[in-house]
Amino acid sequence: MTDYKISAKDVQVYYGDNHAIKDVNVDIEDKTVTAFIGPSGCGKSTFLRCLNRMNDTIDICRVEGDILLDGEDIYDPSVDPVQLRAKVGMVFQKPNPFPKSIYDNVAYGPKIHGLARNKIELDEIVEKSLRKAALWTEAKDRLHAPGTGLSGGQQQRLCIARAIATAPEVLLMDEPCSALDPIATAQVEELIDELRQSFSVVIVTHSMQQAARVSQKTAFFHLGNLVEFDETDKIFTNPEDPRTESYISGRIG
Ligand SMILES: Nc1ncnc2c1ncn2[C@@H]1O[C@H](COP(=O)(O)OP(=O)(O)OP(=O)(O)O)[C@@H](O)[C@H]1O
Repeated sequence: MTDYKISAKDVQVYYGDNHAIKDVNVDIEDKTVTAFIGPSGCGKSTFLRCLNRMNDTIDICRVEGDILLDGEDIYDPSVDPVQLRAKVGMVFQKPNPFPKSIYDNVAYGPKIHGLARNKIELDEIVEKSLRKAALWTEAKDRLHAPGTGLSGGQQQRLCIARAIATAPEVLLMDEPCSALDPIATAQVEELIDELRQSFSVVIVTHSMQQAARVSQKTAFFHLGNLVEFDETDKIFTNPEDPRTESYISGRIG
């Protein structure tokens, strides 16, 4: 067993000839929020997608190196990517609820993964997930209304409820607040802080203020390289690398 939830070792990612991620090594801690920051195109989302094999769905994408979840290689042929994505959930930039009811959006994962033995258990999972996602009060009287009828911020919290309904060990978030207004953003940020009591969260963000507010660890990427990875406070107040310093002070990016 390792002490880390996820360990990435010598990871390379190619899109055809484009070497998008170069030799990245990083250890992600349990019950911690880790932020990935860096200029547009530096590979943050590409690397995030390696952590639950979402890049498998992109034909020209090739991933090399090792990514271990609790010491087990997630790219081992014996690993079922669908099972993996229940353990390593993902929330995307644009809220993307299924065209189903609020209830069914959240119940879908637990149903296909057999996490509830009966309707009562399923109801409990749905309620617990909506409560954890801070959506229960707003949704409890309209559980059978379409998820797409919610506001943008509510839809994003529904997507978070859907992701946590399968009891993940890690939650990946790819710019989860970029389509949200400041109030909805503050709600999601508060939620992220609560979620880390239960599991580790990895968030890609363009907002350095957001990274500083929500994360304990920050990784700075530049041109496909992981330039610096450290305590968030250290990255923002006393970075080691001049490229990090330039980015956080607004000189590159
Ligand atoms: N689906 C794809 N097919 C081909 N190339 C891709 C794909 N996704 C990303 N890339 C390339 O990989 C590199 C890294 O892109 P990526 O989206 O990971 O960066 P990013 O740091 O997340 O950028 P942004 O902040 O703009 O979202 C870029 O050169 C990009 O063009």
